[in-house]
Amino acid sequence: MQDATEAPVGRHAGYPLFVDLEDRLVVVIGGGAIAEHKLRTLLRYGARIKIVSPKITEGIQALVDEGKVEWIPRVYELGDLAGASIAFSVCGIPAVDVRIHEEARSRNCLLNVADVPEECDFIVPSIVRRGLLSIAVSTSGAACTEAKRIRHRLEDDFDESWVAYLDLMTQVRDLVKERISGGHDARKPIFEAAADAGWRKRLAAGERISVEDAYNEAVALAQSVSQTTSESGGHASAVKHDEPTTTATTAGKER
Ligand SMILES: C[C@@]1(CC(=O)O)C2=NC(=C\c3[nH]c(c(CCC(=O)O)c3CC(=O)O)Cc3[nH]c(c(CC(=O)O)c3CCC(=O)O)/C=C3\N/C(=C\2)[C@@H](CCC(=O)O)[C@]3(C)CC(=O)O)/[C@H]1CCC(=O)O
Ligand SMILES: NC(=O)c1ccc[n+]([C@@H]2O[C@H](COP(=O)([O-])OP(=O)(O)OC[C@H]3O[C@@H](n4cnc5c(N)ncnc54)[C@H](O)[C@@H]3O)[C@@H](O)[C@H]2O)c1
Repeated sequence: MQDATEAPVGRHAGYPLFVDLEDRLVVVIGGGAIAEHKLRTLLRYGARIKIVSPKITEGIQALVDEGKVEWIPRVYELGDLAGASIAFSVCGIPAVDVRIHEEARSRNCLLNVADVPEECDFIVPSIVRRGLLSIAVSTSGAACTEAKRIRHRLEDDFDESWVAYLDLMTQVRDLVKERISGGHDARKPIFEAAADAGWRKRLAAGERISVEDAYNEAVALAQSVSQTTSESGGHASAVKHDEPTTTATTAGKER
């Protein structure tokens, strides 16, 4: 049977990306409740936002007053997408959507038309965010209610403990890249050991784990795995440091 991840994707299935919008211009056409919902998410990701709409909600007005959003108080005109990296049409008027779509195409600007998958260059997923962890869910436009329910299930599975855990993991990873020579093959067993060390649950239980201790623990765990593998006839190579480290503390296996 064909692997599900290798099967051809269907209509409206988007290629998943995590795009850095920091300081990029995003143009939103329309100023209703749906525009406000999209705007609030976009602001969290550092986008510069220009909104074109004769009317805006009180919530958007507050963001305009705080200087977080630029408002052009009129209907959409050709040229409004100038300089935009991506754009959203949330005015809900099909004839206007068609004009916005034409301008977006001519400018190579990716457009989302809320609720009109066939006019969308990209669709907006349902998002779970836990610090550095992002999980985006899409049903390729088939059932956003299901996307939302899957998000709720994932929110239960991936609780707030992931925030501190991934902060620790990223710092340990930086240390490993700094201290372990020999390329990816030498570092990989340590990254695996770090993921096996059970830090997330231990942090959640209130244990304080310093970056240095975590690093030493991962190196020791990788070494013990490497020894076990070579004793049983495997090919794992020993971990090589660029500088000596102290002995590690406990190394639980549980995640
Ligand atoms: C994920 C989420 C993100 C967001 O918008 O932030 C999102 N819709 C959400 C909720 C939601 N939207 C609607 C309902 C009412 C119930 C219902 O209709 O099912 C609910 C549920 C609710 O509100 O509870 C109405 C609706 N939506 C679309 C259509 C048109 C159609 O289906 O053809 C219709 C009208 C259908 C009709 O005619 O009645 C289409 C799209 N909505 C998408 C995204 C894209 C596909 C995402 C995917 O691939 O799954 C896509 C294709 C285009 C786009 O907008 O990007 C967000 C969940 C946020 C969360 O996690 O809480
Ligand atoms: N994806 C979702 O979750 C979802 C859910 C509900 C609705 N929608 C869709 O999103 C769209 C907007 O929904 P809403 O509830 O915010 O609608 P709304 O009617 O409250 O807002 C529309 C906004 O567009 C502005 N507008 C009208 N004509 C314009 C023009 N020519 N140029 C610029 N702005 C113009 C209006 O002033 C208003 O601010 C609708 O198409 C709706 O079907 C999406």
